[in-house]
Amino acid sequence: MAIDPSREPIVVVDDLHIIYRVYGSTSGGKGTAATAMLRMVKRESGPQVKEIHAVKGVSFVAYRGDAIGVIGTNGSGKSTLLKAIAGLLPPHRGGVYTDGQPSLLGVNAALMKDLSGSRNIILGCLAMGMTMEETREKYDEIVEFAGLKAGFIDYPMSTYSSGMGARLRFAIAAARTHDVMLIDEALATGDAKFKQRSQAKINELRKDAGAVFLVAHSMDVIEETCNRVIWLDDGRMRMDGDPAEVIEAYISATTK
Ligand SMILES: Nc1ncnc2c1ncn2[C@@H]1O[C@H](COP(=O)(O)OP(=O)(O)OP(=O)(O)O)[C@@H](O)[C@H]1O
Repeated sequence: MAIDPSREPIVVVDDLHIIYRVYGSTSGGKGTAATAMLRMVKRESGPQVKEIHAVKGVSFVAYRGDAIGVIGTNGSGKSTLLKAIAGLLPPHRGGVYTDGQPSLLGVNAALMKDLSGSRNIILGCLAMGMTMEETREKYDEIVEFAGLKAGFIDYPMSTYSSGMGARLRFAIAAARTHDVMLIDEALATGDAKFKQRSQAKINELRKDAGAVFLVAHSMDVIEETCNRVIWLDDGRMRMDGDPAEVIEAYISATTK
């Protein structure tokens, strides 16, 4: 794989294969004692292992300052690719090399739904490696950016709508710069005003972050936020390049 010597590589994905193993039985049903019994009666062997090859030999290099949109139809492997870059899924073959710590928005923030929003801000910031002092300094900014309705910051997160939860998670994740920032559909749940603010925030973070990856189904969001787009098709890289070009090719291929 060629690496541009004039730019600083942040993420190198080299012939990456990710395979999920799903345990099931030929008789169907969940893996309960009853299905195990049924299997014995039918003299079937152990549960069948089904393999789902979600990412099939993807290779690319992300450079410092890149904001890469990842597009593709449902089930094409976008979320899987992001999880693999975050180090949450082991490669079956190939590898992912990152310069710095990747943060998958929402997962790394390790929020707990029984705790209030304000407690989760503290928890999330500490989980991202910030000190208590840095957390205190950023607290008001996070609350303001999340822009929840009055009082909600003291309520348990279980009382939040999915959009409110996403706003708070985004606000927490955006409180510090990340070496590699991975955002999965975070902008899909916010309202128009929040989308605008979060796009501006991503652009701001992009200046300091190593690289930003964004999975979204809205092509407008991708086109406005990213300088490069990767199109995944059934786990394979179909195109990697200029947003306008890749999006046009993707739309014409999927609307045929
Ligand atoms: N935890 C899992 N266990 C087994 N198979 C999985 C798991 N997660 C995803 N898959 C499978 O891997 C493939 C890729 O899924 P993935 O979620 O990465 O796609 P996606 O492009 O993000 O889809 P979407 O646009 O619907 O979010 C699909 O065939 C899916 O069924």
